[in-house]
Amino acid sequence: MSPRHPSDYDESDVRVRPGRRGSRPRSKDRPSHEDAIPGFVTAVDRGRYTVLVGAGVGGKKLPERVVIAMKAREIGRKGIVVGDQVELVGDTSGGPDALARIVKLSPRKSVLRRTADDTDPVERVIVANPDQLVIVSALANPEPRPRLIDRCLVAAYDAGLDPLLVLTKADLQDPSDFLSHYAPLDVPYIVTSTSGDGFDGLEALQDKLIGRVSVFVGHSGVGKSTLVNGLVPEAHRAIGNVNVVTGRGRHTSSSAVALRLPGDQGWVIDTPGVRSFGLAHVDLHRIIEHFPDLEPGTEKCPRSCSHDEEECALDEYVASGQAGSAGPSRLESLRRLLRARSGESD
Ligand SMILES: Nc1nc2c(ncn2[C@@H]2O[C@H](COP(=O)(O)OP(=O)(O)OP(=O)(O)O)[C@@H](O)[C@H]2O)c(=O)[nH]1
Ligand SMILES: [Zn+2]
Repeated sequence: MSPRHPSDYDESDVRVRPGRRGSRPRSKDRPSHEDAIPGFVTAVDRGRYTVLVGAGVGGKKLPERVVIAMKAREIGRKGIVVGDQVELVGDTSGGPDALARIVKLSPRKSVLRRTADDTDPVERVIVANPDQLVIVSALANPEPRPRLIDRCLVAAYDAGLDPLLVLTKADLQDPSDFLSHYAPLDVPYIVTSTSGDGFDGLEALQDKLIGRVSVFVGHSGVGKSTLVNGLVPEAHRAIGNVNVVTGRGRHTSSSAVALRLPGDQGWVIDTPGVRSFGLAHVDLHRIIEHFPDLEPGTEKCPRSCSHDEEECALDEYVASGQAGSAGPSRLESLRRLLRARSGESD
């Protein structure tokens, strides 16, 4: 796992500022830190955070409700994203016009990041505290994009998340060819298909999500919304704007949203369809570690091999078949990624 960025682990230990002149009584709208209640951020929309408060969140026993909140000044410029555990003060009643304030952001145990492209210095945390990255790809219509999948795998390994491949539309295309490509990687996978009213593979997918926070990523059109609606029927992902699971928080397709699985079995975090998955934040020298099928082949590389040079031992390793039938395309994928990260065009 790559080293964490210090900013992720800043304990935003927000204290109420003492009154400037001695013992000014605390005003009502500035409660002490002890009054803060824990919550889980399920959606973010233009500076308004939808936060689930109550049962099962943070261990305190409170009636469960959805609270809309804004960031308190103390939080500063620190970003708060879906999946964050926070503490709230102010009007946490969850009433129609209630607005609470987030005064504390808890340290994150994991983060999924993405950059706009591979050289972009601005990295974006898309989701906090996920356990699993669910990479959704259609087997056909649209065609699978192995390089995008490889990038998502790198992002998952780099963030310390368990990857899960979900291959949709198996009614259109047999999955065996595609699966042989990923066989040497031992990535767990689920194959799904819809037909009439039926949804094959959905139960197997549900089993993989139990008790976990799973982020779904995929190219537009792969059937991600169809999956999410199958898993969380109240989500109505493709149909309406108002989300009955997260309450009234309006979610647009431009940001992630956390949806609770029926029976409180876990969380699905749906993200907008991606075209690319920028990896500027991944240490260039560690990218090879995220290709576990190829890494053993680097033993014979010259010292400090870039793995994109003539002397690189990977060509021979792959040619000898030791990386399996997908070896050549995986090596191409690795090298394209290395070049893109070095600023050369992909
Ligand atoms: N044949 C077939 N079509 C499917 C399957 N799953 C979804 N589709 C269709 O694929 C199309 C895209 O599905 P969506 O669920 O909207 O895909 P998405 O990934 O959410 O796409 P965006 O909303 O653009 O991000 C729809 O017409 C679905 O009906 C499947 O298993 N088999
Ligand atoms: Zn090499």
